[in-house]
Amino acid sequence: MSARILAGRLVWSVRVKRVRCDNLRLTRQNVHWLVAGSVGPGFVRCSARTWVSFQERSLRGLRGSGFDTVTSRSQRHVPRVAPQRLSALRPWGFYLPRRAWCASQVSLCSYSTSARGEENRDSLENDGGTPATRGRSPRVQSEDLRRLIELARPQRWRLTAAVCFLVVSSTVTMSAPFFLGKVIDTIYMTPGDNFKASLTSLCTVLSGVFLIGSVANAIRIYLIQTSGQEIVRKLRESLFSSILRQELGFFDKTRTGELINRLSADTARLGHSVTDNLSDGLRAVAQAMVGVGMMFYVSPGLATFVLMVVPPMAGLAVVYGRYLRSISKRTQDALAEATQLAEERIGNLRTVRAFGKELNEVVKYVEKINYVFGLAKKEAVMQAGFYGLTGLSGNMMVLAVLYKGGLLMGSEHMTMGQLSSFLLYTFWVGISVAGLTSFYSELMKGLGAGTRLWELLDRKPEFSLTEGVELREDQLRGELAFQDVSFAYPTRKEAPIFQDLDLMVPAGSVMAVVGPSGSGKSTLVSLLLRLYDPDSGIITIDGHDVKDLSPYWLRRHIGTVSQEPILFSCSIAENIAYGAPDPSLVTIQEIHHAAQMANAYDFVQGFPNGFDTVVGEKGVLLSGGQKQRIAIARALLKNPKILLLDEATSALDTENELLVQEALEHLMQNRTVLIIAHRLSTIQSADAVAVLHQGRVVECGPQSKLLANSNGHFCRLMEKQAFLQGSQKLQLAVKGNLRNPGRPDGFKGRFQDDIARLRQEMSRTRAKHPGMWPSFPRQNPLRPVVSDSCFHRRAPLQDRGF
Ligand SMILES: Nc1ncnc2c1ncn2[C@@H]1O[C@H](COP(=O)(O)OP(=O)(O)OP(=O)(O)O)[C@@H](O)[C@H]1O
Repeated sequence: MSARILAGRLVWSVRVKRVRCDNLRLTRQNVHWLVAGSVGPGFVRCSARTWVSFQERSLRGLRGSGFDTVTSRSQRHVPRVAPQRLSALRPWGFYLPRRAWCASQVSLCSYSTSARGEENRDSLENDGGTPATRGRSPRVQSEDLRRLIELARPQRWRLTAAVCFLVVSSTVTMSAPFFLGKVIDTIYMTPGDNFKASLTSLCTVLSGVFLIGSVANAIRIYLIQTSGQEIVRKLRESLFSSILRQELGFFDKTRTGELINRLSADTARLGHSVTDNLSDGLRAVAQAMVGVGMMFYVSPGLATFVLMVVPPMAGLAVVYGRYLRSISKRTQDALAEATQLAEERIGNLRTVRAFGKELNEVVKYVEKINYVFGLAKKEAVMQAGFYGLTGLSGNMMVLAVLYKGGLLMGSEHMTMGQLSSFLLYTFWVGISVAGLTSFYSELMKGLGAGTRLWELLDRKPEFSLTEGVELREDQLRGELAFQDVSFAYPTRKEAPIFQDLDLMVPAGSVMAVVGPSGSGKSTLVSLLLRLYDPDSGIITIDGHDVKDLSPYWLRRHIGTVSQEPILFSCSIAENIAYGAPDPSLVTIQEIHHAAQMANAYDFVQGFPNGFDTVVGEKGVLLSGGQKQRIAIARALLKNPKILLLDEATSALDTENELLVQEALEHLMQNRTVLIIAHRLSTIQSADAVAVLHQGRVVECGPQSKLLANSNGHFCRLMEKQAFLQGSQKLQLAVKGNLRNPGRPDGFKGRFQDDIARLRQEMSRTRAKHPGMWPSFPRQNPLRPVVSDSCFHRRAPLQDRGF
């Protein structure tokens, strides 16, 4: 096939088939695949690996890479089944539609190692620093410029109309000096009889023309402003959606304040760059060109003399613009850091206040804004120098016009009106050149802000939220299994949480997970919800790898109540309804019912606004226990097949805990429940208990069986807990006793028996597990309990019967 035909097919692939190569690097390899893909229809036999990788990876990569047209058709050929079962299902081998296969190769080539999405993933995750952008030269990059223009594409008709009105208003503006010159010449040169009539008609025509010019200008401004706002709206929408689609690991590394800054300030700056600024820039270009043309028309000699100053000024503007772009990016980054700090500290003001750290926080914030100020000062120095120079050159130009023009008038080569016109054109050209430099600097600022926005917009989440298998409701039984799962958080890869963890939760059973603090109990919940993916091993629901299931579907069928439930700043009713797939369809009766089941109904009704009470930011206007009960009601309303309770009743008092426990037990029927538990009372209702220790499940089975093994982890854990609870009770008893010293029965108050019993119990436990104590934070667990605050202010212990 000749090179021309190949090239033609390549263009056909890329253009006619609407295969946009936005993010694609046209390496020789990619071109090869593209050309091969355009050879014709048919299927290509491929290895199972390619087939699976096409299914798992390329579709994700392709979706963003612009090959949607090709893949959406070919996707139908790819049944979504677990990779392990592929060979059995496809004994005839693996085939892919030729174009899809070639496109997948292109995608893999361009996305596997050097993909922009992954590059961005890496770069964005480096705190504030983006290797991709940090090393970037501040020179205008055509790619960024192209994207900036691409941003304005949807508004092209509005902007075109705006440009038309711009042409009208600029024509009027630029014709003004010429006609004003004519007016002056009419005043000076027209003989007395015709003078008034000529002047009146000229001024009337000019007024009409000026009116048209100003109307055109008003319409231009309206069109530009609305287009700008629309672009900013779209940009914010895409950015917000891109941020929300990112996996949780991204948020572990990226700071909220920074994202908010991108969403508000950077988008506004970028929008401004492509609308108001572009319009002003176009007007400046048009006016400068017309002005220069008119200057040559009026007096070519004078124009050549005056315009000699323009090339050096243009060079200066370019240098200035480049500097501005780089400093603008640094300022935006620094500002984002300051916003992040302010946002976090204001959001956690109670903690700041409780520790009395207001002044420290102010100092930290001042440090950040001082840095911003330092950058702004540098910018101001450059700006002052640049505008000083442009001002000087403008004035010198006017002076040169007057000087040279005066000489030309003296030698009668120029009339008064011509010199006036020329002078006005010089002013206009000066203003336009200043406008052009400002346009250039604003454009550079926009590009600086854009660099980070493109990174965020381009960043591909590790997995899509909607792609994947959705089981039918009646297919879902709720059997959970962790098989050889190893996992470390992306931010702490060196500290594995799980190593070859195995856990099986039969459908419809209640499994309690216990273990020391930090052993990874809550992490199990995160993995099940697919907030993170395990590094190796698989997690299945009814035998389906959660990676094959649609995360959106998965989370719809799992209800969670976490340790620290977060409520949104809206009414209690809205917070409860949030659990339902479509909150707008939830009736008030359903909300009330859920609240009753979660034992929240009474306290909510006690509020003056009942279920319409607004809970404040993160539910700050409610107590911990109240928040938790609202969160339980929210989970109840979701009515999920799988329930994950992360110490869900931890913030409730004993009475409420019993009531909620009862409600939960009722709810737990016919569901699979995983309870992350810390206390004996929480796991009473569990069918089985799994004990986590050093990244593995070391024991699993019914409570009675685990308790039978007195040297087992569970038994030791429970005894430890009982011991600690005992010591707590002992502390309370001792305090109680001390508060009743004046009782008629003397010091042997009503708590004395309790104290003796508890001390005996604790001694027994201690004797039984002598090896257990070194693992306690303090050698003698009794010390912190009974020695500190209670007694120091009073008589020695032995005087009190100890
Ligand atoms: N997002 C995260 N990034 C990095 N490390 C994390 C993250 N979340 C938790 N960890 C770490 O993972 C380990 C397990 O945490 P996890 O919250 O699962 O423990 P836990 O058993 O539920 O603890 P507790 O009983 O105290 O709630 C801890 O060492 C914790 O510091």
